[in-house]
Amino acid sequence: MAPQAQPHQPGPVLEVRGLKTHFKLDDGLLRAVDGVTFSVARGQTLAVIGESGCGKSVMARSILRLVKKPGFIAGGEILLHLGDSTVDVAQLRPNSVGLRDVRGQHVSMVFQEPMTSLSPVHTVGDQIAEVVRVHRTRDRRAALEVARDTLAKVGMPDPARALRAYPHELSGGLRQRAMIAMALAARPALLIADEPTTALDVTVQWQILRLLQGLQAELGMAMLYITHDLGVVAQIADAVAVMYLGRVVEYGSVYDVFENPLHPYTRGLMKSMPALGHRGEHLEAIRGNVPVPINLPRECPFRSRCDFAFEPCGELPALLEVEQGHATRCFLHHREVEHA
Ligand SMILES: Nc1ncnc2c1ncn2[C@@H]1O[C@H](COP(=O)(O)OP(=O)(O)OP(=O)(O)O)[C@@H](O)[C@H]1O
Repeated sequence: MAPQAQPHQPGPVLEVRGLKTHFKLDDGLLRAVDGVTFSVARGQTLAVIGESGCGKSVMARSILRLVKKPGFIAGGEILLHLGDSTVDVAQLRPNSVGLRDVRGQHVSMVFQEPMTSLSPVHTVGDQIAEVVRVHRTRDRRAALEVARDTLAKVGMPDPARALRAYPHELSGGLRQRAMIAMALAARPALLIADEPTTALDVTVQWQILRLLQGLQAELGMAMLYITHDLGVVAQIADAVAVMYLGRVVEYGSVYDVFENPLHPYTRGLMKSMPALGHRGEHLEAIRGNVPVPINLPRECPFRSRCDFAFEPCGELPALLEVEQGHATRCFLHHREVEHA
């Protein structure tokens, strides 16, 4: 696919700085996201990878302020750069017009389970048209037309029929397309995708990925794409953030992270995660489990599972750039930086 021409404003559409999202539980404070920093460039795709329980979903939901109590944003900034203005989503009030504008108009989200965002009691057409009416045109007929065009864009075989269908009348793959159509109807600057293809069979997964790439190029939209699948990362991402226990432990271009993974956790993930189309191959699990992030000692969080742990790992490493654009939170590489 031809690369997307860079839109007029260069630079990031989203900058997350030191984001912390915690849950107040009876057992203590659960630090699901604990100081995450990354950015997503305009029109580009950042893939977020990491084992189950590392905080990917909570981080993604925090960007749209969808985390419910006992969860709360404990600190940090979620800077959305929109044309000439910048909004810190972390500072918006829960029911404010500003937050409503961010959701749907500027940032949309698609999930693994389409019924998370589709209502079972309204037709697909009415649901997409409602998004269009809130954000683009008040006219009902015009909104339905935009809805039909959007359904055609996402590859719905019979868009006119899909407009009148209720979500349960569609197959899993078509429901996924309907959810994507709803997410795209407002033409967001950023689409957050939380494993949207995991439940689908491989052929449909590829179709949806191609579709997202095509739409991204056409609309100049950026994507934050959460996945467990390295084949998907290789296919769609420009940059990769590896998350472990609520923090980014490695960040870089997809080429750098795949060719030269720096953090022992990233290397372990590469050996343990399936690549698309290679489901049968032998995979090595990383030893141990992701701990629950309550009352963890202040040391490298991967220390207990790491084959390379040494004395400095009793401290918490910072996320440092060790090559241009390639950062890691690991003392193995920080020593190289210090001695360079
Ligand atoms: N509503 C909640 N209440 C309490 N703890 C929660 C809640 N949601 C998530 N957590 C905890 O926050 C941590 C991060 O969870 P999260 O769902 O973000 O992980 P993930 O990396 O997205 O995993 P997966 O790949 O399975 O979706 C986990 O320890 C999880 O148990």
